[in-house]
Amino acid sequence: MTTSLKKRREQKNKDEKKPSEGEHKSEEKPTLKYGPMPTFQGQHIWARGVFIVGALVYVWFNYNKPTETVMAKHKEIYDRKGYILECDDEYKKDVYQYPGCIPKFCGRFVSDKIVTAVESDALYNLAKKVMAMGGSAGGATVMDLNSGALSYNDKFINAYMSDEKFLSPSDKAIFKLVKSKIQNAIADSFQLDLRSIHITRPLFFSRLTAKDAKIPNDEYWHPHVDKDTYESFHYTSLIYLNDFGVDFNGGRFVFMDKIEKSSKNITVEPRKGRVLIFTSGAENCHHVERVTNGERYAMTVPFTCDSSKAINNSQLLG
Ligand SMILES: O=C(O)CCC(=O)C(=O)O
Ligand SMILES: [Fe+2]
Repeated sequence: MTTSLKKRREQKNKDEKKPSEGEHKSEEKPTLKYGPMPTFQGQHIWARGVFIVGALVYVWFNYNKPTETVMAKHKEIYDRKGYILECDDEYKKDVYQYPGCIPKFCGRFVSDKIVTAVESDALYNLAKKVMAMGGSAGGATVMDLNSGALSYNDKFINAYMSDEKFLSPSDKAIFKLVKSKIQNAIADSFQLDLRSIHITRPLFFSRLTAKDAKIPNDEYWHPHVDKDTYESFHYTSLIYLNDFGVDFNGGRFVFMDKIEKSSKNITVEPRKGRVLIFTSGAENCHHVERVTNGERYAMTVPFTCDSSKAINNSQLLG
């Protein structure tokens, strides 16, 4: 191609790209893809109405939503953190039958300093070994260390009937030590006579998962009061054996407080070795959030004021 021919072509291309004055102006104006938007009479009033209805719907759905406060974060380590509360009347009436076992006040406490890492690991390993002998088809596997009842598909078997002697002398020694430390912490927290509280049943390991429930026992997430669910409980303690946000998600423990008309959730994030202690009356209504993934292991270690409900001679403690 000769140079003059090339130049002429380049000039022609430039001329084609250059818009005329009129064309340039029309390109600056945004053109609507579907033509001009239709308007109608009272459009502004309608828009305002839609906005107000939206705002009302939002307020309606959020009005009764409980506010949330985290009492114990997974990442933090607490020597002892707690709140005192007014005891529920029914609870007070019941506990008044037992001198020495009447709390100075009701309340809830969390501590990461009662159970050591070695002790919580030993209990965690024991829980995993026991659960491997059974397992619910639904989301909650429990093993009652007093009776030996262990979830198995959609029923219970007696784990103590199996050949395996799964409670070693060292497991028993560790549990006795842990139990006595918790008993001291409860007596100290609520200013009780140490000898007036007795370990009671059900004393159990739990493993919670995201599986759907197959039997009512699998529905671990319902709000409840321990004193109503387990008649013998006066003081509840829980030992968490693994970690929220690491071994599982969801599964936080939630106290559900009612203050006049509003609801407040106070949450505890499980942490390996963390102990949660509370009076078992209606002042401590609670639930466990559904686990969304992983397996959550814990141990429920309850105490009663009623010596006839004590289980001091169980397999684990005898
Ligand atoms: O596992 C927990 O954190 C609580 C379980 C519980 O509420 C119960 O056993 O009554
Ligand atoms: Fe409970």
